[in-house]
Amino acid sequence: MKNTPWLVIGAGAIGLFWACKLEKLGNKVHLVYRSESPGKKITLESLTNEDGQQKITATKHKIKSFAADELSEQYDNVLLCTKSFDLKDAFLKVAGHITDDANIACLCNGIGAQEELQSVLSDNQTLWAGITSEGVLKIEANHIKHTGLGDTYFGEWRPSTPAKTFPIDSLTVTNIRQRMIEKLAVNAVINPITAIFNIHNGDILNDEFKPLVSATLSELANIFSHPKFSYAEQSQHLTCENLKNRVNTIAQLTRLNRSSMHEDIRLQRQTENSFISGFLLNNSPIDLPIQQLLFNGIAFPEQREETQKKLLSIT
Ligand SMILES: NC(=O)C1=CN([C@@H]2O[C@H](COP(=O)(O)OP(=O)(O)OC[C@H]3O[C@@H](n4cnc5c(N)ncnc54)[C@H](OP(=O)(O)O)[C@@H]3O)[C@@H](O)[C@H]2O)C=CC1
Ligand SMILES: CC(C)(CO)C(=O)C(=O)O
Repeated sequence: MKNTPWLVIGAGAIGLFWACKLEKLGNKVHLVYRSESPGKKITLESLTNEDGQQKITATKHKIKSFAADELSEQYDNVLLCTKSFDLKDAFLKVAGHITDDANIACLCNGIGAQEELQSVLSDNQTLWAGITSEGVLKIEANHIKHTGLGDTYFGEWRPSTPAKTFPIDSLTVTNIRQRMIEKLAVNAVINPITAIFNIHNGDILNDEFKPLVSATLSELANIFSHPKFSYAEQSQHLTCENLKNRVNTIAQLTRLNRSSMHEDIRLQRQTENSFISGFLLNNSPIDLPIQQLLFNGIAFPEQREETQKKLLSIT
């Protein structure tokens, strides 16, 4: 592989964070923005864990930013950091600048956009699906804050033999689909409930929401154990108890945060609903009345009040 710069696409919270991180790892990085240029220097307020104490340090990173039509080089390593609904189009805007054997990685929530992206790649390009539990907030066009320490993993979307290694070796996993379905399960509970009821993540643990959360988890456990579910091989371990532990832990750890879907609804932005609840509804071999209500509560704002009542009447 040639030593060309990494191309990071999307100057949102995660894109800026990864542009800085890749630069810190010693790589040359070019960043593609859509509406607002972050300029030449990005400030990263990072969170580190030293001797059990979390510390914040601000660093400045020189990164070259481009609009897609300003690119002139060819790239071997690409990291797409858009929301799932923008993924394929964002790639297509720069596709002419990506080499025929490039590593193309993406880091978006939900499932479905990865296959859309795979469908426009050439046979020798490798798609690396990624997930991250880092928390990052964009404060200004050129300023981000690391709000939660987490992990990031990449795995081949279509596993090859012998298995390939991601350009950053330590981030490679062989079971990315399992990790993605685990993350999707958490997002399918916390995101729509917090967005529909306008509450912080920790509030879903309150007594008022216990019957709803419990019914949502049990419906999810039914899909995940169903032999005809398209991810059955990767989801058998997600029993009701296992899901409850995962959701409770994340809700507790992020109790004062707003979920990304809650924030999208609050700011009247497009949500990733179709790639979270929508993915489950489209791929489930059984009816999912609760997930359908959650999907509708997000997709149809005019039904939200009615949906809230229905969801709270679940026993
Ligand atoms: N932030 C976080 O802490 C976490 C985020 N995630 C996931 O990571 C993904 C990215 O999240 P986040 O960074 O917060 O989202 P943002 O909305 O902050 O950033 C997405 C960026 O992608 C840009 N974009 C969209 N289309 C294009 C395009 N064609 N060319 C160039 N840029 C484009 C958008 O540009 P524009 O400014 O024009 O809209 C926007 O700046 C999401 O799927 C999210 O769910 C996962 C875990 C944590
Ligand atoms: C884990 C969680 C729920 C944290 O807010 C998240 O991934 C999101 O908001 O999309």
